[in-house]
Amino acid sequence: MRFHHNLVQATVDALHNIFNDGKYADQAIQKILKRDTRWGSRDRGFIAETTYDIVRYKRLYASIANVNEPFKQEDLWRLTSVWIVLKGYDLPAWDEYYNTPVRRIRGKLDEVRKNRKMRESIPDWMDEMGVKELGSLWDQEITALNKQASVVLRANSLKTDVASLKEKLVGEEVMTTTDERFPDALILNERANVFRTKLFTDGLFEVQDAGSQLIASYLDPKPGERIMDACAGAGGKTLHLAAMMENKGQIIATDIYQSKLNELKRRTRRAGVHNIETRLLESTKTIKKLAGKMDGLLIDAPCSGLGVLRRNPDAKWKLQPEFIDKIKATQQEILQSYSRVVKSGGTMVYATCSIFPSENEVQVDTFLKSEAGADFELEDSQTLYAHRDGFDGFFMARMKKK
Ligand SMILES: C[S@@+](CC[C@H](N)C(=O)[O-])C[C@H]1O[C@@H](n2cnc3c(N)ncnc32)[C@H](O)[C@@H]1O
Repeated sequence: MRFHHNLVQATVDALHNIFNDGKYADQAIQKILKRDTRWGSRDRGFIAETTYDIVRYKRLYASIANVNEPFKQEDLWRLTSVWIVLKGYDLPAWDEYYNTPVRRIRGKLDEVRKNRKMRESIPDWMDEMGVKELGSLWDQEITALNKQASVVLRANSLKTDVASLKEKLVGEEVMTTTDERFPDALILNERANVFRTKLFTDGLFEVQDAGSQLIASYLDPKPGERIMDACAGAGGKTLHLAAMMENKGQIIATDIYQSKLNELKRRTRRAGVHNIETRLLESTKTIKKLAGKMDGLLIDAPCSGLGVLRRNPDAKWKLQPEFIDKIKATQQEILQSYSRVVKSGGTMVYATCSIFPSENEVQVDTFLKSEAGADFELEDSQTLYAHRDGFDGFFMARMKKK
C-alpha cells in the first residue's frame, strides 16, 4: 500500500480534534474531508477508515505506542505508525516515522492481546459491566462490535422495490447483496458514498442498519392506523413505518429535540411521505391528549448505544457509567408515561440499540409488574447480537394492551 503524507496528516488532525478537543468522530471526519476538494473517494475512504480504526483501538494502540492523553502531534503520528505496522504494511520513509521500532510494536501486540480490555480496547468499567450483563457472551460480542459496520440501505417501498433498486445501483457501480432475514435491505459489497447518488436525493432509499430495519416490521403497522413513534429522533424508523403504512393513516412522531424533528421533516419530503405529524414533547400534555388513542406505539428508547459501537466507536471513550444509570431511569419513565397512549387491543414495541439486559428485558419486566403495565402482556422479545446476527446489536419487545 502506498501512503500519502497529506492524507496521514489529515488523519492526525482528525484524531487531534476527536481525542484532544472532544469532537464527535463523524463530525470531525466530515470537517476534515472538506479540506481538499481534489481528494477522490479512495483518499476520503482512507482518512475516514484509518481515523475510525485508530479511534476504535485507541487504548491498544496508545499502549503499544507508549503515549498518553492529551496526545501531542508526535504521539498521534506514533499512533498512525502502530496502525500501519499492525496492518502489515511497510512504513513510508518519512521523518515522522524515523526510528519506529517495528519489531517491538509487533512483539508488544502479542504481549497485550491476552488482556481483553487491551485487545478490544475498552475502558475497565465497560469490560466489567459487559461481563456482569452478558457473562461469557461479552467476549464474542465486544469482538464483533469492534468490526467495521457494513453499509446497509433500506429500499423505500413508496418509490421502489429491492430488486429494481439493486439494478439501478449497478448503474452507479454500487454492488449489493440481499439477505432474506431483512426483506427491504440491500447490503453494500464495498463501502461507497451513496449519498451522492441521484437515487438517494430522489428518496429511493435510506441508509439504515439491517437490525434497525426489523423494528418497524416488529410493530407491524397497517395502512390507515394511528401510530405514535415516541422517540422519533431524525426519523429513521418513522419513515419505515410510513412506507409500511403505504402513506395511509397517521403517524405522530415526537421527540424532546426540535432540531431532530426538523431533520425528520426534511427526510419526509425526500422520501415522499405525507402521513407524519411531528410534535415536540415539552410537557406531559401531549401524551395526556393522546391517551388511549393509538393503535400502535413505538418506543425507540434513548440508551447506552452499546449495540451500535461499530458505527460510533468513539462512544467507548465518551460514555460514562453514570450516564447509563441515568438513561435507564429515563427508559422506565418513558415506558410508564407514554404507554398510556395505546388503546385497548393496541400494540407497543419497546426497542433499544443496546445489548444489555438491564436496559432491555429488565426494563420490560419492571414495566409489566408496575401499575402502568398491568394491562399489557408480553407477546415476544428478541435481541440481535452483532456476533451472532452480523449487524448492529438491538433489542425489541412487543406488548399487547388488553
Ligand atoms: C434511539 S434514539 C431514536 C432514533 C430514531 N428512532 C431513529 O430510528 O432514527 C432515541 C431518541 O429519544 C429521544 N429522547 C430522549 N429522551 C426522550 C424523552 N423523554 N421523550 C421522548 N424522546 C426522548 C432522543 O432525543 C433521541 O432522538
